[in-house]
Amino acid sequence: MAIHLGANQYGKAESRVVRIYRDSPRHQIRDLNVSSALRGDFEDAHTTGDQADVLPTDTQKNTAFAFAKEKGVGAIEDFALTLGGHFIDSAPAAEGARIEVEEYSWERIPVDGEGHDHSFVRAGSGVRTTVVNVEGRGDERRAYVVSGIKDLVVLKSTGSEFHGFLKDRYTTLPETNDRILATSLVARWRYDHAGVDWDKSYDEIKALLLEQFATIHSLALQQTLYGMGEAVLERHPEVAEIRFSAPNKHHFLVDLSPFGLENPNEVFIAADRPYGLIEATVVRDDASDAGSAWHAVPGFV
Ligand SMILES: O=c1[nH]c(=O)c2[nH]c(=O)[nH]c2[nH]1
Repeated sequence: MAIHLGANQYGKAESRVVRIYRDSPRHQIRDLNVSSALRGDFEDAHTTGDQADVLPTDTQKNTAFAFAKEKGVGAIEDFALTLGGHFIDSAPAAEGARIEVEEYSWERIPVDGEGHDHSFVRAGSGVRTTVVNVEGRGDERRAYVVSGIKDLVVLKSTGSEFHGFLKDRYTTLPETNDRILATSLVARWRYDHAGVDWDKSYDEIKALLLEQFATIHSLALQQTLYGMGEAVLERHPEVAEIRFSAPNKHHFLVDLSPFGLENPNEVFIAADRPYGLIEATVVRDDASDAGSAWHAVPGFV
């Protein structure tokens, strides 16, 4: 029986790197979740057990913490690009490095109208993400950056309709021209090139996604997502494509008639399961080649 090793990668997942900048009494905090994975010619590690080419996952983890001290944490995209390049240079058998970073943001706790110097409260509106793939050495080096946001929980209490859909003998869903629309959005956008002002781009895209969710009169979550993506591509030439994964967090009107009460869209039950799952990509016709940008990014069409 002929058997061979198929696709593989290895690394350290979810190192929780917390960096405090304490050069003055007014501290700053960066709170990251860093995952690294190397791919390349690691055949022997699997088939014979020879680990000569393997840069241990423990070393990969140590490097993330050491770089947080030595180089500091700038934009998560730059941190990931630096780590990825370093791993390829350190492990000759590596052909590609995939670095994923999530950032949890903290706000200063207000005390007497001022943000406190060293006490923070976790900010609740989404987790910033990046997935960076670095390949090749020297002049052959290429890097792909896919950044985004996840756990961005949004709801609109009107301005959402759903009707005109296909019906068959199993259809019971009533048509509606006024419903709650809610989701916990995951959006990931692929940058066309490096050298972007990552923080500015992230802040603007996040604000734009929220503004579009608020102002698009929704005929379906699909149409809302497409409109949000279109707005990002129109206003951000640095973005080649954007992908969404959005659970439709259903809110069902409660029947209060047994209690002699009317319920004109005022009391709902928030169902957690099942949920519709709407996924879509919005892409420029002339988008650059995606290369390995989406390598091992789960949960997207
Ligand atoms: O926005 C929606 N899109 C759907 O495809 C769908 N299907 C469904 O039952 N409700 C909804 N809502």
